Amino acid sequence: MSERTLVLLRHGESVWNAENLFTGWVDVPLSAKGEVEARRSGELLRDARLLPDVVHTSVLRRAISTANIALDTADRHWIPVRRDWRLNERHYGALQGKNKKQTLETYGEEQFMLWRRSYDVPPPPIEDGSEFSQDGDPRYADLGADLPRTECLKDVVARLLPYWDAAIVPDLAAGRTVLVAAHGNSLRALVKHLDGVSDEAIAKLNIPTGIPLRYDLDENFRPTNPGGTYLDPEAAAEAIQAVANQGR
Ligand SMILES: O=C(O)[C@@H](CO)OP(=O)(O)O
Repeated sequence: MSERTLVLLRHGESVWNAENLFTGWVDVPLSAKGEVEARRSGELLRDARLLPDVVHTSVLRRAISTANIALDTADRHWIPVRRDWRLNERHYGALQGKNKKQTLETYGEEQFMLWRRSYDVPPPPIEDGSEFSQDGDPRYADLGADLPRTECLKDVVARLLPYWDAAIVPDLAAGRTVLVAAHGNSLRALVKHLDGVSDEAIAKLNIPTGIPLRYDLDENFRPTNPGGTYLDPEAAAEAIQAVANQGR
């Protein structure tokens, strides 16, 4: 094992993933299948003897529950936990709560993919006070006027990197095996940074739910295994395709 081992884990399927709804910062729970995926990810960690010393999660329950279930399965339920909104899913703006298939049909393939996967085009902002808005949510009280109303992936990179530098890198530098339990798009932002993926190429990169992705990092916190290594590569390949095809 390298001295700097990072494990990325996208939460298991959520109830809104199952219903094909844009989720973003809406705090939905795991589906029954998502719980099974989380358990399986813990088995993969345990079987690979890849045992986290510390876990970082977003402040959304699908990532928190996934980490809890996975760590419990791997007998690492006792490790220190750090949580931060900067690991949250991308804020999906006014698309939060909307059906992906209907959105594709209404706006067409090009606009749908711009909103979903372009680097710098955010969806329209969500209205304060609307059903799926986070204004007034106490967990974001400290953000004040900086609370996002929508985000593109570029915005996610900008808010995630300060946390990477200030909180995750120090854990890695101390020789800890670090688990980051987060989301499809916040992990895409992190992978973009780690692997130096271009703004264009990141549009094609999808992260599957519930399969640990291991990175071994050099002294500059750059991967010695570019692209990382999925603990179950076959399941990952299949699940990546399923994410890419959402909306169809
Ligand atoms: O709805 C969302 O928040 C994300 C992740 O589930 O969806 P997408 O993969 O379409 O960016």
